[in-house]
Amino acid sequence: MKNDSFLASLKIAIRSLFEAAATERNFRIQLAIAVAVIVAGLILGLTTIEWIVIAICIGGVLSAELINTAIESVVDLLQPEIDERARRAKDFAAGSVLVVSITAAVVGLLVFSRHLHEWLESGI
Ligand SMILES: Nc1ncnc2c1ncn2[C@@H]1O[C@H](COP(=O)(O)OP(=O)(O)OP(=O)(O)O)[C@@H](O)[C@H]1O
Repeated sequence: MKNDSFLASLKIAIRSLFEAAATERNFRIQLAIAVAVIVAGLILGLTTIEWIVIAICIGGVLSAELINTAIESVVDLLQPEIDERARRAKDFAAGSVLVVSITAAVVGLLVFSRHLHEWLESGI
């Protein structure tokens, strides 16, 4: 089952995003948050550097969630029975999503707090 073209590989990767959105609740929640952040960024007028930082955060969270889902699938395939190593693999994968999500939340807070403050000030 080897793909010999770059386009075929790209198609599979894109299809996986739709599959994750259809089947993975956490991925859907993260996508919804990403859309909300992008809309808020457009409304508040982020600078280029702020968009770069926000894009890295969004990409990092979504990517970590996909890797977490992939690890869960591999663990379920290789070790469907209760096993300490399986638990560690799943828990550490979930932990990595948490780390990048907290980082993204802190970055988002720092980026948006200034804009929100300015926006509220200008409305008074
Ligand atoms: N084979 C196993 N052996 C031991 N513990 C397991 C095993 N499978 C799952 N667990 C424990 O149950 C937790 C939840 O596993 P599960 O596969 O249900 O992930 P999940 O809740 O669907 O994750 P997510 O919400 O990210 O999709 C794991 O983090 C782990 O602590």
